[in-house]
Amino acid sequence: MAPTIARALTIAGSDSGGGAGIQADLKTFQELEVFGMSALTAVTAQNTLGVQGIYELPPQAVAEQIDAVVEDLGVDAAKTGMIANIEIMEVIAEKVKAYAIPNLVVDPVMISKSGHSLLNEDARLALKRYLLPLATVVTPNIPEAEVLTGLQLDSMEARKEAARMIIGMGARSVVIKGGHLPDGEAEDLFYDGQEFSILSSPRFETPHTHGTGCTFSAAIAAHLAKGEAVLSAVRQAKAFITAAIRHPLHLGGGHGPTNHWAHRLQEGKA
Ligand SMILES: Nc1ncnc2c1ncn2[C@@H]1O[C@H](COP(=O)(O)OP(=O)(O)OP(=O)(O)O)[C@@H](O)[C@H]1O
Ligand SMILES: Cc1ncc(CO)c(N)n1
Repeated sequence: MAPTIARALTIAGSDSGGGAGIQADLKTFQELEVFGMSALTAVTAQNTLGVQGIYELPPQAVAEQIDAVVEDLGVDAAKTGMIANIEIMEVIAEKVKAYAIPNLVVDPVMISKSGHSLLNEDARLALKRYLLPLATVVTPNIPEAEVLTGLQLDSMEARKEAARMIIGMGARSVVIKGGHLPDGEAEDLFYDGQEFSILSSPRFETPHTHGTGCTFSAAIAAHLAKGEAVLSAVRQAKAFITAAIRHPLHLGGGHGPTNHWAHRLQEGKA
């Protein structure tokens, strides 16, 4: 009998620089031995220095890509990344519901590391209406969680309140990522409506953090595709992204990409 292989779909934008977006997601799926598929929402001309161009795809093109993969290959888990406008967001929500995609990781991407907006103002608000209620887990960084909740997240108590509010918006669980904290450990806060868990790692002083959020959410999707429980998937994704940041590749003149195969290096010996 043929071996069963877990299948994951990324619905996101292309990063020509290979560090974030669809490219980061597919590299992560491959490293975690999950079969990766993609539905592109936009093409960006981008490198470690910035975003030079954004070309949004027609919503119908996004719909057809999702139809094509779900109807033939099957999807055990999906993740969303850059979704530039409301029309594309509506199509994605419709398809996730119609196909009852079993696990959905929503990475509410808003701004690139280089400071460029990747979705318009209306789409930021629409995330709450269309995608959060469908999310198995939503993974905002601190500025994104501030936009979603309207709170200023300068303390753990405030982050816990934001997590409660995000569960109130319909997501089944949330990770508020700590990459943007001013100092201390890189501390992520997980909440599933019942219990809080803090996932901590050392904070590395490095400019090479382009695509950390994409890689992290793709790793969660990969582990969910394999049938793991949400908190276990998030813990393993945290270990994966920590190794990826710990062993930089030193590519490009700006915020370089993380190292997707770093988990294969022995920690501390590379
Ligand atoms: N300097 C760092 N050292 C260690 N871990 C980090 C560092 N920066 C981010 N992380 C971790 O990486 C993961 C992604 O968090 P981050 O807040 O950077 O996401 P993001 O801002 O959405 O990323 P991006 O927009 O570049 O894709 C989290 O688990 C976070 O704790
Ligand atoms: C295409 C794309 N998606 C997401 C991000 C966020 O890092 C990015 N920089 N580019």
